[in-house]
Amino acid sequence: MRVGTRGSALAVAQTTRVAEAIAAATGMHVALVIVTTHGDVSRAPLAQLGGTGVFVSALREALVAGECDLAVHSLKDLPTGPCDGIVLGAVPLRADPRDALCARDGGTLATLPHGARVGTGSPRRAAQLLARRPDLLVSDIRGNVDTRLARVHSDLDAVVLAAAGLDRIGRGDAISERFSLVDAPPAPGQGALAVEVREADVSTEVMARALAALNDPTARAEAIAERALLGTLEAGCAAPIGATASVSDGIFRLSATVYRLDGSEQLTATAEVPATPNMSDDAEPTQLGRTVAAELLARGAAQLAPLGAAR
Ligand SMILES: NCc1[nH]cc(CCC(=O)O)c1CC(=O)O
Repeated sequence: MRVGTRGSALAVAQTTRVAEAIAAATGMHVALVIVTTHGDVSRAPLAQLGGTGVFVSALREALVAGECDLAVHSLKDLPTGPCDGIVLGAVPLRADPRDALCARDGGTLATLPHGARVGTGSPRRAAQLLARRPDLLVSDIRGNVDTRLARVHSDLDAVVLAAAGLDRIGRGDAISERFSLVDAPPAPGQGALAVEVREADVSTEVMARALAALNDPTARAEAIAERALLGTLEAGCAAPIGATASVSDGIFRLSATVYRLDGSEQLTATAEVPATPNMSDDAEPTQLGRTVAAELLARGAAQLAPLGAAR
């Protein structure tokens, strides 16, 4: 079995773990196929790179062309629309979905000096930072995780990154504060992986065994709900929207917040349903995502933030 991945340290680390799980479940030899994507090569600001999918298209093309049999993506980088011939085969157990502040000398958001410089390429993170600390100077940064961390020791006081990415590459030590899911709801799907396969292969015996071993029904339901929200709002991964779905005590809950880009205003909506065995079917989480999105739109989310749904 050939497993396609981007070539970044983070992508290779996470795909290696998926490949090991497939090998253990199927007894097959598993090889990594490294695919370079437009998002890896371009130096343009992330938010202007054409939004969703810059990290994804080349990998999907390799899957459709038969150059690999599975493709592993960071789920939050996947566009919300369907892709011809490809299905979401599995969502593995989710890593820490929270955002992480990596500040000089162990600083937290509360202890950063007045007017501190904080780097992020994400409009959501910028809005969330400014909502809590309007004095901060937020600057746009790009590059892989190591490049961004290095900025903390040159021209910035801190950067904000996904805790999951830092943990996966063994740089959890750089984190000085993990933001709470309430203060800083993360990007839909953050911390989760998407394992995509060709539709034609999904029920072959060996693929079914691999996907069953990889898939975590709770992670899948959460990710589907958060993505359905994003899709209904017609917002990409660069939109100022945070969302957090959770399954606990028999309740499946989705909460989402839309921000004005400068952080001066925000809108939160929440919905919940009883967690049922049906949750392993994508229909119920999809409905939950649409419900929360509809409430946000009804309350004026499209006037607050640049959403496709506004146009
Ligand atoms: N858009 C970049 C991206 N896509 C996935 C991750 C890593 C975390 C994850 O798996 O969600 C990151 C880096 C970051 O946001 O810091």
